[in-house]
Amino acid sequence: MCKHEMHAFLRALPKCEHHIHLEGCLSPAILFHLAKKNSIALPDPALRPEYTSVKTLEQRYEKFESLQDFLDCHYLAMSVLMDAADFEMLAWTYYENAHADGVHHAEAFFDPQSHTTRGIPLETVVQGYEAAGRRAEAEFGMSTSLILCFLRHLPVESANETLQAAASSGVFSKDSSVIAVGLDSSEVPFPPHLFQDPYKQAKNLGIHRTAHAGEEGDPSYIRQALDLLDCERIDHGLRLAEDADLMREVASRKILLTLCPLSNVYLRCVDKIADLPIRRFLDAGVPFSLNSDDPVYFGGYILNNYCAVQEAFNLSVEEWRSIARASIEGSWISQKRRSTLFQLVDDCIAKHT
Ligand code: HPA
Ligand SMILES: [Zn+2]
Repeated sequence: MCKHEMHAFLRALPKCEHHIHLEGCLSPAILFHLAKKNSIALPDPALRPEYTSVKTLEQRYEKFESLQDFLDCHYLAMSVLMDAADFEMLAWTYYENAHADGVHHAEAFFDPQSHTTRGIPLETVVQGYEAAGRRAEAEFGMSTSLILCFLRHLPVESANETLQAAASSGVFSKDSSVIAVGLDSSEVPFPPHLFQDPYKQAKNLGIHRTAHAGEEGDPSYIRQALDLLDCERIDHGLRLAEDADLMREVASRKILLTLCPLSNVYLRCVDKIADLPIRRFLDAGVPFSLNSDDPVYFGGYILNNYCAVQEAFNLSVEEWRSIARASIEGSWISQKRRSTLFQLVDDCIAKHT
């Protein structure tokens, strides 16, 4: 296939996305719009010229020094989200883009503490995000769910309170979209072992578990997430490649890594996509999915990540089939939905070969 045909194939390939922060879809245009609507004061452009206009803020987002440099922009941006309609509009932006990129199943992260600490009720956040998910299911035939993330730079007591509040307000009930907990924000120096308490409680509630580990943190962060938090997946996990024993274990236990190639370049975890251990993970049988992380900040939605990986690694159609299958296998969905998605992948490949 030529580059153009490969691009069309990658767009058509049915995708599952497991590593997307809904707040990471908050573009400068949405930021200025909601700041005005909700009368939220943005930083004074005289002191922070990047907040002069949509254009200057877009330029600021072109380059980050580190994960923390990005997070500082990210947390400031979220402060404009106030009511359920704001959260719904933000999530709808994600689902529209994801659908256009060939996503059939999405498990999206959200950061409740970034909102509850500003006085926004957890129910408002979940209500808005769930409404957009229901619309994506109805209009696009997507399956969607939500992953409630704890902010690791806040004390574990705050994570415990968030979990309790979610449990007592029915956020984890059978008919809710929230099916899992995750752990995000500044990775070093906040290792997973600090969060054993809420993860134990989540497991007791029958909630799935994942955590960001091995993005900037060394492989011991991945080891802790697996052994101490009982995580079923690892978000990022690219530094797994530094520990051969752990890599063998992850492969044999079929722990899915939710890789975010463009994010790793934007946040300077690697210089370029070709430096990611994708070939090594494929050869070692480490299952992974490819994801967008924070699309507004890291060079676009999921298809850009698929295409960037193809440019760097020139994968075969059979390798793409195995990536698509691994991402279905690692999704938290019913067997029936899994079979449907496997079939869609096979149909797509038959059509394009
Ligand atoms: O890539 C990330 N890492 C940690 N926290 C985050 N919150 C949004 N994106 C990220
Ligand atoms: Zn992330």
